[in-house]
Amino acid sequence: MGLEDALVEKLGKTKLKDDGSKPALDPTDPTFVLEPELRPKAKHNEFFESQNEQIPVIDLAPLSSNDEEAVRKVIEAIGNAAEKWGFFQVVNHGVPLEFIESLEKEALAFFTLPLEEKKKISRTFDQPLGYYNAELTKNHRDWKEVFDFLVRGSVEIPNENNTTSFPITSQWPQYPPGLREAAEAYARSAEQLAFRILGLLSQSLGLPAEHFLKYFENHASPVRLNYYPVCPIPDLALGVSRHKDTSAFTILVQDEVGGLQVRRRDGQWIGVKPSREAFVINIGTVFQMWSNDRFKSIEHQVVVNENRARFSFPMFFNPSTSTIIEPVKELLSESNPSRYYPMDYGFFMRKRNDGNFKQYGEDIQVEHFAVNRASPYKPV
Ligand SMILES: O=C(O)CCC(=O)C(=O)O
Ligand SMILES: [Fe+2]
Repeated sequence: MGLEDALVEKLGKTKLKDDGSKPALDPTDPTFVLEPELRPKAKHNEFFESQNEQIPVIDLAPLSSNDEEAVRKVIEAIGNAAEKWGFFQVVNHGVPLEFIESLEKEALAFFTLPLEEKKKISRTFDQPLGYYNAELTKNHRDWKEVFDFLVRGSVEIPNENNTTSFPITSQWPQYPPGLREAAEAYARSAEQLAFRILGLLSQSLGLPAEHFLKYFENHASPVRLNYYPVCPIPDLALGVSRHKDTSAFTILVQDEVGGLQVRRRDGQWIGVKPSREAFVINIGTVFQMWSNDRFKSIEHQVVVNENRARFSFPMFFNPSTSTIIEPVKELLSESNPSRYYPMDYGFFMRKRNDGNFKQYGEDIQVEHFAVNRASPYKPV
């Protein structure tokens, strides 16, 4: 059965909105329909019950104590989770629940505006911040709407050919008027958590907590408001297709609906149980390279459903765009030689972002910088 036939069979005579307004996501658009091997295998609310089939939950409370042994254990648990899973959850993280709830309220008011209103702050090829409803993850269209803004308001990014750079800045909607304040309060608090996690990840590699700080003085981190509306074809489409994040690491809060799934080493997709108390942390491309593959950036995807819309708010904690990423010298040895060519982070980010707009074929990946690749991407 072809992709379009699958869609017709599933939707049957489902009536689309008949009030004349255009939906932000149209379920009859065949670009949402994934090839059978890429479709979700488990529903958004299916989880494994046993503890060792869940990504680890790590309590950060001991970090506020003077108990050195307890702090050492937290660092060790984070290192083990980053190595084994590339994903973990943290509780007692210090980001107030009121900030998250207030942002959810404002985000709902924004995403339920008419499409024409949201499109007033559409992102473009050269200004990649703002509203978007047609993202391609690895060339597949996602069943989601997003609003992106920068934690630090503005950053420099290279032009398409990497010959010069220019600033990109956040764009804020006129409605709802409270979105900006709620979003900035959330971002400031989540940024503090991100800096704590950065120190802990460094320490778990045996480096000083401050080792990576210099790369984050002008960090290029966006917060993304992901809105996944109810979807009439949840077994044919995904909210986000399988991908790895290009950040150093990502910190994310989700509501109680569920849908994030992580691909375990044996290939099994594991649902991340939503928790109001937890942030999900996952390793991105940058820490995979810095750690010379000790930490792994793991594939994940988002499953949508027919009954409830879902929110998630990731902060992609990105180093500054002027950073050259390569394995940390102190971690290398004769038996652990560098596995990567240096990578110009600003250019890498730019290329990945461009891939959301144009079908370039294969997206640029960390593997393109691997030393042992048959035909490596041209190193910087
Ligand atoms: O919605 C989620 O839980 C994950 C979203 C995600 O992976 C992303 O935006 O990169
Ligand atoms: Fe992601």
